[in-house]
Amino acid sequence: MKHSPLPPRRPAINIGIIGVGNCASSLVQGLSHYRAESNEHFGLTHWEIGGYRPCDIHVAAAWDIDRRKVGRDVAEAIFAKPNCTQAFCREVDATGVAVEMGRMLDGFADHMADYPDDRTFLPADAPEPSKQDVVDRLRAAKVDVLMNYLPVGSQQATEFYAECALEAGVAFVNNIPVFIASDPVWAERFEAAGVPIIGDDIKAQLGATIVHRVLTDLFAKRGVKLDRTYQLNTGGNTDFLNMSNRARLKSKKISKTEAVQSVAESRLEDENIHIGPSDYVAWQNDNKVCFLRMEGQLFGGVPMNLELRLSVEDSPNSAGVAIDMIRCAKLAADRGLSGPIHPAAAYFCKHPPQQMTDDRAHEAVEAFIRGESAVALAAE
Ligand SMILES: O=P(O)(O)OC[C@H]1O[C@@H](O)[C@H](O)[C@@H](O)[C@@H]1O
Repeated sequence: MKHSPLPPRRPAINIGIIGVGNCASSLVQGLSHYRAESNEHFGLTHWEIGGYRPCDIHVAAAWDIDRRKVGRDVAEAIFAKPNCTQAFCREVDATGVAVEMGRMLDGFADHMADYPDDRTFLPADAPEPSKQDVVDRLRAAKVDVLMNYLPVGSQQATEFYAECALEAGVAFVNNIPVFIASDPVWAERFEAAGVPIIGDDIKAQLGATIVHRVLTDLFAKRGVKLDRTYQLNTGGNTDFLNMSNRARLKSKKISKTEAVQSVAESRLEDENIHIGPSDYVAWQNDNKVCFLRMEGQLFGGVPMNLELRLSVEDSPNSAGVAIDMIRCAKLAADRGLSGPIHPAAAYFCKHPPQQMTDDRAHEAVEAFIRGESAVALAAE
């Protein structure tokens, strides 16, 4: 990756983390990995965004509900069970920030109690914070960007922390498929409060969704009629264990399915598109395997089909995008922008308020970074 001369250095970005699970672990490891200037910079889409480098991002506050994490420095908590993602950077310096007890609400699934301790969460025996406690902490720690990493299906818990971000005036990045940025009422509340939000549901760096979308777009561009498709995903992390409770999956399925439908030449009937987290396979740990099939018709209506298997470590794949979302959220706050940051949401998320093709979203987010967001959106 080539480096262009840096604009003048900017102050640090303080982040707050809700949920010190695998995705947070990869992000925090990545901050250490890329802090060393001598390290190779591959694995990043941007070394610098608006003057912010990865080394400008600092963890200033964190919440979790597991007794193996609460009270420990974030640098240690990220390696505690049930986290199981690859440790690609073991040497993480102490952050000086202890994980605090968070609010439980619906932030965990009951069925997880049936699994062995190293697979599931163990609730900490500590008082849960009030909204005012979290707001005070966000202010005292001077948090700029709050990262939501709660488990899929945490509707009430996400709303609780979104309220805290609004009240404290802290930019919110919603990595999970609970609809906040893409909900017009919430979007309007962020707009009115002068607070930026990027969401919903992070689209991994080279994950199932981006691959499925790009191929769907390719079918359309090459005049191939897409008749049927599925995307099956298996994994063995707590995300997959949590999602084996199908009741928690409603918005996840909508988010992943809409991400593909929105780039199809014509919408597929529900019965012809099946996308979802499919199974929990314990020994896979944080390895996520996606099986993709697309059936279509070529010239003359002659049938074709494509099958693809994608294998990734899920959490670094998420962190490679999160590290840009944080910097775009801070850039938006620096520029006094509020409400959903559309180019960033469309590029980085599966369920943004405004869908764009990934090519278009890429142009729009680069324009946003250069400070041309109004132009980019006007061109839509
Ligand atoms: O691979 P996809 O479809 O982009 O989805 C990736 C992300 O989806 C999120 O919903 C998961 O919580 C993340 O762990 C994951 O990285």
